[in-house]
Amino acid sequence: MRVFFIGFGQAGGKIVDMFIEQDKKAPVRSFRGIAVNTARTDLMGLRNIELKDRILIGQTVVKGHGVGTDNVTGAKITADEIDSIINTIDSRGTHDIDAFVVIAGLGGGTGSGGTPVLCRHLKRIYREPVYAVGILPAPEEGRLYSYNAARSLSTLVNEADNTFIFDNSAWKNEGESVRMAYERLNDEIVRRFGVLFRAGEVGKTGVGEMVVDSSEIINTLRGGGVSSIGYAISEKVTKSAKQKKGFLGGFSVKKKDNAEEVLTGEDKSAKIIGLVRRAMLGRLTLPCDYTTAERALVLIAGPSDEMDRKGVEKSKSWVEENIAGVEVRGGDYPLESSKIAAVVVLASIGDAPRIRELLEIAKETKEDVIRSKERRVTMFDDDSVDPLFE
Ligand SMILES: Nc1nc2c(ncn2[C@@H]2O[C@H](COP(=O)(O)OP(=O)(O)OP(=O)(O)O)[C@@H](O)[C@H]2O)c(=O)[nH]1
Repeated sequence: MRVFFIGFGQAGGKIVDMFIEQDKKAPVRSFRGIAVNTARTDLMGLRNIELKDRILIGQTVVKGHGVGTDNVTGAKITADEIDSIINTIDSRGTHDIDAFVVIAGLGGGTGSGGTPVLCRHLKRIYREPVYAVGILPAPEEGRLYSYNAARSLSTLVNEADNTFIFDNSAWKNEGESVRMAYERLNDEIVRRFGVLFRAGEVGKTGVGEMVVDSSEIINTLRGGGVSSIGYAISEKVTKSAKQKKGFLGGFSVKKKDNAEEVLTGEDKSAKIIGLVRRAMLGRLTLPCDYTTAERALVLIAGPSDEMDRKGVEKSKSWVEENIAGVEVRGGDYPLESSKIAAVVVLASIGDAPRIRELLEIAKETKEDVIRSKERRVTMFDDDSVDPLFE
């Protein structure tokens, strides 16, 4: 799938920068990416997105210093400067892309406010689907972040064709601050979505046993709403690709042994089914009740001689038995790697506790703000002293 990424705000920009870095190492280039921000220093810190693809907005309002967690201002600046953002996107070329993906932290100001606005305009202008990847704040970041995220997400689900969620709080370790975990979390995001968004692109390793093309991804996501992704990776399965770092390389699975595991027939299928189960039952990008998913997509990527049609078919049936809907698509694609990766997209989820919690916090926050405004008394309420002028 050829993707045009837009990183909105600090988190979005950093993550798109990593996608571009990953793409530079891939056998075929599938990604294009730009970053949009109200903070100059955030844009300057990027390493892989070209300078001309970093757009600073809101200069006259916030002078390059960011919107300070005010997502209403983030939305307003984006709406006011939408033409210059769209012009930049246009000038980078959109004729050969399959989808837009806008990425942002939903708890802040710029990305949280700007993403729903940008998605609305992209959908209005282009025929390609527009997806969002929204990062949820951890509770420890405070009520303002939760409030922002709930408002942004409630708007975003109506503007994007589908919204993938990554929940920071589900991924940071006990005792670790969210800030300390960013690098690791971003790595997790880029690895999962990299396997998904690269599906259907043919590299020199050839085509898979059961090819998944971008239309299958698009059809899986057609229902809208929010989606979550599961992922699992095998131990090393081949010697041949072992020396090369490869696309899935660098992943810190336990080193087992150096012996080549030659899998045949049932073994190959069993390995794939096992991986898919681990992907779906393990930690999802958004922890949720997977039985409420309307659609799913099962993707297997790895060395071509490990791809197995029967394994994919059986995995799809297993996923279908476990989700609410009946539409389960899937396939595989070969990668120059010594490991097999499985990605399960659980699309249009009906229930996720963390989102319910965020919506509840937002409701309470709104009520508290109204109450505190009503109760507010100041030392200067007394009008017995005349002001200098009215
Ligand atoms: N996973 C992840 N989350 C991040 C990262 N940076 C920030 N966040 C989260 O994103 C939210 C804040 O969004 P930012 O992207 O920093 O904010 P912004 O869009 O630049 O908006 P302002 O700074 O308010 O102008 C918070 O919930 C952070 O925890 C990152 O590198 N990775």
